[in-house]
Amino acid sequence: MNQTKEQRILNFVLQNAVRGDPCSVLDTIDKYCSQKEWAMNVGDEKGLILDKTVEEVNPSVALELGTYCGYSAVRIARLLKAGAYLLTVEFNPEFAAIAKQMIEFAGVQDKVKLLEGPSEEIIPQLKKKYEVDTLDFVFLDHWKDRYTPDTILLQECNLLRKGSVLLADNIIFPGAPEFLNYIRNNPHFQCTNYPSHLEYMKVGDAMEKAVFLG
Ligand SMILES: O=C(NC/C=C/[C@H]1OC[C@H](O)[C@@H]1O)c1cc([N+](=O)[O-])cc(O)c1O
Ligand SMILES: [Mg+2]
Repeated sequence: MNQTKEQRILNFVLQNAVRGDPCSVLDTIDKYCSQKEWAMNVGDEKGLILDKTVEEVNPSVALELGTYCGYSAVRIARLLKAGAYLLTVEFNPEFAAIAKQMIEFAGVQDKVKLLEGPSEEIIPQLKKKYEVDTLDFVFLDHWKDRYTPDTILLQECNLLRKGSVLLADNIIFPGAPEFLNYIRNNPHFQCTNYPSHLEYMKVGDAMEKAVFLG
C-alpha cells in the first residue's frame, strides 16, 4: 500500500528530528515541505505570527480547529505554561493518526488533547465532555467555509469570554471571504489583520486576529 504525503512527512521527522525537541520537529517539517513536498502546515513565516499571538495571550485553555499533521499543535503547545493545555480537532482519521505520532515524538503530548471528529459535533461537547469552561485562544485552520459557522457555534455554546482571542489562517489564500465579512462587521469582535505569505510559497496570504469583546 503506497505511502501518503503525510506519512512521508512523519517518517522524515522520525528519522531526522530530535525526539522531545519541538523546535527540531518544526524545523524538520519546514525543511521537508519547502524542499521536497509542499503541505498545508501554517509554516515558519505565519508560524511567527502564531507564536507572538500565543505568547501575548498566554492561554490556559487553547483550541485548534484543523490539526492536519500536528505542526501547529506542536508550535502552540511548546509555548504553553505549566498546567495549560491545547485541544485540537481533526476529522480525517489518517491525519489524526499522523498528528498523534508527531505530537508524541515532539514530547508535547501531556499538553495536547487530540479530538477526532467534525468540529460542529465536538464544539458542543467541550463544556460537558471535555470539562472546558471558556477558551482563551482559538486557532482556526480547518475547512475555510467552517470558520464562520464554528465561530457562531463557539458563541452559542458560551465558550468565549471577554478577551478570548481567535486567530484565523488563510484569510487571503485559499481565502475565507465570508468569515472576513462576518467577523469584521461584528461589533462583538475587534479585528487585526497580519499580512504574510502562503506557507513555503511566494504567494500572498494573511492571518486575522479577532478579540471577543463580550
Ligand atoms: O484547506 C486548508 N486547510 C483546511 C484543512 C482541511 C483538513 O483539516 C481538517 C480536515 O481534516 C481537512 O482534511 C488549507 C489549504 C491551503 N492551500 O494552500 O490550499 C493552505 C492552508 O494553510 C490550509 O489550511
Ligand atoms: Mg492553513
